[in-house]
Amino acid sequence: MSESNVKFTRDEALDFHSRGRPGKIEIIASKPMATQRDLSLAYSPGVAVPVEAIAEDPSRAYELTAKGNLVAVISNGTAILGLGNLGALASKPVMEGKAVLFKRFADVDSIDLEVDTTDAQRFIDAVSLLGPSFGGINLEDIAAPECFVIEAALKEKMNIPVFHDDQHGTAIITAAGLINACHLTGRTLKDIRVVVNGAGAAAIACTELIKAMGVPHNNVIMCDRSGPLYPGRENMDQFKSAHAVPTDARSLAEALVGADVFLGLSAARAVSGDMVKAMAPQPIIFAMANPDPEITPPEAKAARPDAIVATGRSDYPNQVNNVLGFPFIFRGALDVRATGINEEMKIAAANALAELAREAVPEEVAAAYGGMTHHFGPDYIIPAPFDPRLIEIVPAAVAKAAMDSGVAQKPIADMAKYRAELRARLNPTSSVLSLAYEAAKANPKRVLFAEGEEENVLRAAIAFREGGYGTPVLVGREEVYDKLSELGVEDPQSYEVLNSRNSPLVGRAVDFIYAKHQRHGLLRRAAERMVNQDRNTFAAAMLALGEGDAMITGTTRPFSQSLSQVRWVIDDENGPTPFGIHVIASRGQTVLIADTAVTERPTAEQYAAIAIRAAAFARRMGQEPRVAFVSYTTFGNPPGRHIAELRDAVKLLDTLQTDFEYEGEMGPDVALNHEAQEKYYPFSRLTGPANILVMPGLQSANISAKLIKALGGEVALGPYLMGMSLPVQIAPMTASSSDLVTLAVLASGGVDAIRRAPDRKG
Ligand SMILES: NC(=O)C1=CN([C@@H]2O[C@H](COP(=O)(O)OP(=O)(O)OC[C@H]3O[C@@H](n4cnc5c(N)ncnc54)[C@H](OP(=O)(O)O)[C@@H]3O)[C@@H](O)[C@H]2O)C=CC1
Ligand SMILES: CC(=O)C(=O)O
Ligand SMILES: [Mg+2]
Repeated sequence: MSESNVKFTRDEALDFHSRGRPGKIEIIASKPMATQRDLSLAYSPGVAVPVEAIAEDPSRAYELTAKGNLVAVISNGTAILGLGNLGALASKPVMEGKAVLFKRFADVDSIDLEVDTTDAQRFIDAVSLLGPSFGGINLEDIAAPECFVIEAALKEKMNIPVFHDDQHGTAIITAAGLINACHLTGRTLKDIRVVVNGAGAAAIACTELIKAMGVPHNNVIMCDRSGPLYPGRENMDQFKSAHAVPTDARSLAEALVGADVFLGLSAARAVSGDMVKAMAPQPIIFAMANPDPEITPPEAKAARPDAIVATGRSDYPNQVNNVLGFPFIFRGALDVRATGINEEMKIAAANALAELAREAVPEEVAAAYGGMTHHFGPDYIIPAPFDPRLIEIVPAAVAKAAMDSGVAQKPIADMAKYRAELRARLNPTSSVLSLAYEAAKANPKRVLFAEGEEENVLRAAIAFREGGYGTPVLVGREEVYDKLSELGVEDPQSYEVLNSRNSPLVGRAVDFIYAKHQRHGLLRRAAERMVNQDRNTFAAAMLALGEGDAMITGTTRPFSQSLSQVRWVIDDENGPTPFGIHVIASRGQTVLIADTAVTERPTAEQYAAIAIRAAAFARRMGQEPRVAFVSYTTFGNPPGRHIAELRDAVKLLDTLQTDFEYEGEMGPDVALNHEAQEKYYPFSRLTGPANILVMPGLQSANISAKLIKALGGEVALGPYLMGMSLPVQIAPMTASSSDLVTLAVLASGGVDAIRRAPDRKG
């Protein structure tokens, strides 16, 4: 197990919070506030109209205000992490943090509210009046036993979900981790002996949930600061007494002798190495106190190398932290307008998380955690919060459970559509691409991964196969199998691997290349060498010979080099020169940019051909194409060089039978702004903002795409290569495994697109 691998000083933590705008949160208007008209709509007098509409029908607040996507994170600061009662104001950094995590992980808008009282009734009175403002209430870091009374009263009084996350969020994640730790160590919940340290909000809720899931009451010893809870002990309130069990143990150390599981929800350093030494073989140790666990993983592992260890922190393996739950649980609850978050929804979330951890892991997750290898095992029993699949899987499970248990006021009619919307929520490109993904699933193809020895290529191949998008064929040597097992694949031999040194197909590949180039000076021996030694040549020959339907390469050499190797084997399509498209997605808008990959200065014919093909590509992704030929000039003003080809391309398209809108030349400010088009250039034929920008040359296209990605942090996928006679995609060397999966999906969709490609028109 690795040491904690995120290190920072106290100064760095203070600097992080104080730098620039103090704190971690700001509010951004979701409507334009630019003009007098905007203001009169947003505020008086326009705002009176929604006011009256809501007064007449309160449910309209969900469509006319932010309520339905807004959650308050509310605390009085009586149990801030494991730091104790430090007051409402001091809890604000945690509550701000939680609010931004809601946004980051599940696109739930959230605001922190710190309520300055330790009196439960005053707290209840303050919060219970806030119902109109929010779609849900997340109570946080409120100490037991007041938290139980507060939550029960607010649930009773309010008709929106009220959820004390330290109780139920923690319980859900703990249950998910425990299910998997038991799975790995061959235990069942009904047989395990558990010691819980802490008898507060988190500890009691975790214990109740695992008991509801099958752990027998008498198998759980709960301890507080005074040690184990047993019938007749002093200093127990009703919430603690409910978990008192007969036991001779009078200390945590005694309770731990022979125990299978330790759940720590207490305070830093409450457990020693000697204590865990006495636990059963392969002990399960969840030391979840924050910010410092009851025992650190290195200490626990030193005492018990056979242990499965989890903490609440992101810098050790196995982060059992409620951040894995609350964003996604509220997402699901808000989306069905649930009246509450009930046991069924909690158990659905726990099972969804547990199941997800057992599936193969995408590369973003490894990247977000410093390249640590993740696959189901003792160091990976729970998904990591950066796992991009969480946003789809957990809310959908919660929403379904809400519907099945009758608390959904707005049930979801089409679950598949909802899941696609969830996927798109954090990544607008994925909504555009979801059609391509669905199409690939419906018609899976064999995709040759030319660089089958590369780790991120293998991750992509695994995800491609497990996603049901098709069959990966890996070009590489025998060691590919070992690498697959290192990545957690249980049956590596089930993957198809083509070795360019000893595959029975090598002879056919050599024949093919030799036949193609013998009259251009190529000797047979040279063809053999190329096939044996160059994976792109071999893979491209395999594609040409029908051994795969599509091919993907690019991560080990510059784009232009891969492209020329591939074009040496595979012909250009009988049409335009190949070209590249970047897909840029930003705040709900998706724009294609071309040619970002091949021709430095296209001719008018090439520009027109690029427009035609790019429009077809946009259609395939469900977009109605609107092409703008862009420049620094707009309709001849100012006059400039190098715009004649763009203007000629427009004229050329005018002479052809096209089925899409195009216009130009124009600046990108006009191209992307329909109001400006109407106002200043009423003759423009575009009926909306352009969604395809054909750029004046490779320089501007390529630079724009890369600049947008680098500066804006927008999603920029590409280049997607068009114009080859067979579906080949060349990824940029910087591609992540998710980018590769998307390109593979697009490439396999390209199989059919190429078969029915439009005739050359430009
Ligand atoms: N990983 C995660 O996601 C989460 C972790 N937590 C962590 O759980 C801990 C408790 O939080 P919460 O339940 O909200 O707080 P509470 O104040 O409600 O409960 C704290 C409990 O811990 C007990 N306790 C404190 N110190 C010790 C000790 N040295 N030995 C035994 N018991 C001790 C207290 O005992 P007594 O009753 O005798 O005072 C009390 O029962 C915190 O460290 C928090 O960070 C909480 C939520 C989520
Ligand atoms: C994670 C969390 O909520 C806590 O430690 O209190
Ligand atoms: Mg908390």
